[in-house]
Amino acid sequence: MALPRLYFLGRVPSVRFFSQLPDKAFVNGKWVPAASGKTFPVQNPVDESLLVEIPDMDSEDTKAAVDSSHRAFQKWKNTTAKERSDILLSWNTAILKNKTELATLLTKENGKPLQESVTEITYASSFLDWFAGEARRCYGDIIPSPRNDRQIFIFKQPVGVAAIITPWNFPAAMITRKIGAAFAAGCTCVVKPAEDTPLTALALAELAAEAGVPPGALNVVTASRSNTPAVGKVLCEEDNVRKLSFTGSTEVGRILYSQCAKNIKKISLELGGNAPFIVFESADLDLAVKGLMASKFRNTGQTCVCSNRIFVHSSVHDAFVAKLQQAMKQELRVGDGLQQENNQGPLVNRNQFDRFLKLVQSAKGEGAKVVHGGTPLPSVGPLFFAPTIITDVNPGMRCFVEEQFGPLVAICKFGTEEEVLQKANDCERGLAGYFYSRDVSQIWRVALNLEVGMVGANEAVLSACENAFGGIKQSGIGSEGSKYGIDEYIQLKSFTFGGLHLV
Ligand SMILES: NC(=O)c1ccc[n+]([C@@H]2O[C@H](COP(=O)([O-])OP(=O)(O)OC[C@H]3O[C@@H](n4cnc5c(N)ncnc54)[C@H](O)[C@@H]3O)[C@@H](O)[C@H]2O)c1
Ligand SMILES: O=C[C@H](O)CS(=O)(=O)O
Repeated sequence: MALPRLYFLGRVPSVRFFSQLPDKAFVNGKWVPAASGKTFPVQNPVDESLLVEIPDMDSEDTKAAVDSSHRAFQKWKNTTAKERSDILLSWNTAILKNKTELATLLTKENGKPLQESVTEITYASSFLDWFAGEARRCYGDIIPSPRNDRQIFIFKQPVGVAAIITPWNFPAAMITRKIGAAFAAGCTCVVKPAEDTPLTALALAELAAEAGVPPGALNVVTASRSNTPAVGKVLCEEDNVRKLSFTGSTEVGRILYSQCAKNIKKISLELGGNAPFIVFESADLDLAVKGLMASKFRNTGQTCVCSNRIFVHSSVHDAFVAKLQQAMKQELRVGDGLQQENNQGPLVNRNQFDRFLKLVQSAKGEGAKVVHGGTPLPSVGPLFFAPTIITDVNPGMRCFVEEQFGPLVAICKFGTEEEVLQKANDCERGLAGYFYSRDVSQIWRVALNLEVGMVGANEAVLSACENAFGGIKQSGIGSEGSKYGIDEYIQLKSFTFGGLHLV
């Protein structure tokens, strides 16, 4: 399929990734190779074909990127909030002007359907717009003094260089959700994007430079899965890095958390989820099916806030399953994301595909019943899997214990509110949770008692730049977006101005 034509109102695309895929890392405002000259492949998950080879950077390259950001921080921290706000708005404008190109690049490396990529680019830019405002309202405090010989003030200051490590499932939004807040606070950034999806990060960096982000304020270090631990160790242990913000699996988050202990780095962790989705007997079943379709099949089930454990009251179970199966048959089209008619793409790589296949196979082996789908789709491509429904699931099965990260609806019946709350909360993760009910008192009881960082009643897509995004338990530390996100990049300084004679 020909890529969508680009109409720029006479503007000739100047950004290099329009004419060729990014094939260098971006450090200190320059496109650079790895010092070793080594590269690693970036693939298109539709057919596992090679897109481009990019620098496979190591500790030496990472130290150079940190030093560059530390130098840039000495000037960037003294810019005014208005200046940083204007640059964030310019970057936002540049992203939206190049939305189609960026979305096409994102689909090529991630596999998500083009319309979802366009939605992600818009969502990603919303964080820059949001934090452009937050920058200008990052107020300190005047503390009522206990004595007449002093005044006490609270300043909010940027922590310094922020290391940002991001996952492959939202290659644009996970970066801007962090950098928007970091820039608003006055921090500079070193980004290590996922090895599966580095191209979007590189394209965003070029647009940032176009928008006026100074050299070194945003560096992108690219590394293969084998070199990444060494890169991560530098980012965790370098003294000049004062903040680490990570989005990814709980397992990697645990490693980074311990590595940051060495020099007590400020840390934010957005980790794995295992969201319960509960359908009570009073639920509007059509609304619940609509919510599950949106929540489960976004990014082909590869999001941290996807509904993972579906609990349906026994009295409405069969009706719900029938409605859901009908909706899946009518609405889901599996295939190459660059084909406009498709809305379900491949799993992102061979490892994720094999892990997911084993998860479905284990569910069958443990006694779950496949009601819909249940098999790979090799005729569509090597990493495609049919949207699947399994029932007769019990909470001890692997598909409930583990985060599925694929197009699987695993359904378990329940009888009472007390029972389902106990089962839903019996989980080490606590990111998002959703439920459908028309009993007002039940809505309040369940919303207040579900052990998650984000809960939706009669709604299953909660993410927005205005909303606080974060998990509890082993789903993370801190919040992103919202009025809370900037605090992750701020340190408070109290200033006592003494020797005064105020009366
Ligand atoms: N909570 C959230 O907001 C959120 C968002 C997206 C993904 N996730 C979670 O991430 C997982 C899937 O994403 P993934 O496969 O990219 O996760 P991942 O943890 O394997 O990788 C995430 C990032 O960490 C890097 N990384 C891996 N090992 C590292 C190490 N030792 N040191 C430094 N960096 C390292 C990867 O290269 C990648 O850039 C799922 O569990 C999903 O729930 C959570
Ligand atoms: O996959 C995790 C993302 O944080 C989901 S969202 O884009 O923020 O909804």
